[in-house]
Amino acid sequence: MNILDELSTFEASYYQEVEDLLFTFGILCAWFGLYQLIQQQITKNQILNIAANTDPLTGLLNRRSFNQNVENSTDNNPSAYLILDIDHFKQINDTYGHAAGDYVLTKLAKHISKSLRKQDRVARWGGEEFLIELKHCDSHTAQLKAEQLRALIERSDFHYSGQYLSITVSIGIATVANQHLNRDEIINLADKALYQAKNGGRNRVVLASDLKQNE
Ligand SMILES: Nc1nc2c(ncn2[C@@H]2O[C@H](COP(=O)(O)OP(=O)(O)OP(=O)(O)O)[C@@H](O)[C@H]2O)c(=O)[nH]1
Repeated sequence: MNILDELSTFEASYYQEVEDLLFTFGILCAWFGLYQLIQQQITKNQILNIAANTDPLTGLLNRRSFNQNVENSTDNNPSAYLILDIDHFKQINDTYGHAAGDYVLTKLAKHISKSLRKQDRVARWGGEEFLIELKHCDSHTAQLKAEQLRALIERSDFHYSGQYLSITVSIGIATVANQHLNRDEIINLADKALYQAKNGGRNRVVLASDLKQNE
């Protein structure tokens, strides 16, 4: 074999190696692209899932996801349910504007979340209403916790655009223990207790077992 033949053999094997390398590189790029696409899809699904389950203003669970969470729960230990409602919230909106009302809702949500244990849950139940589930909690402890939360909110600073906003809440409580009722009926009882807290002058806690007859 002369030098020219040797060169041409070397060139051919060189090009073959380059071609093989490019082919392998192409396959790697394709796999990486596919991986990226799957990751993006997973992230997109996660974002959609969070958006569907979360109240956009406060970041708390929304009513639908709270119900799902409870329905999925296999825990049969007694829980206490608290419905917390801001007093005269319409006045806050009317006096300081809707953005001030939104600020109060957001700050209140943070106060509630911070005061709960890891196993407890809170959801934005309605406009200015929050539902709290205290796990493994008897009525006496639930009453103490609700009273602490009420007092904390009463003494908290709510400042908006240089204005001091006086915020209080009313809380109705019902507990699962000793009640042969389903969860919706328990929450309904908590709602009745809240109604009485409002009627009793607001800024107070009422336990469902303390409800007056026929109320
Ligand atoms: N800023 C703001 N206001 C809201 C939101 N959702 C509901 N609201 C307002 O909450 C107010 C609720 O008013 P009411 O049901 O009359 O209750 P309240 O004024 O708090 O009176 P009591 O509950 O009886 O003490 C209404 O003015 C609603 O417009 C929200 O996301 N942001």
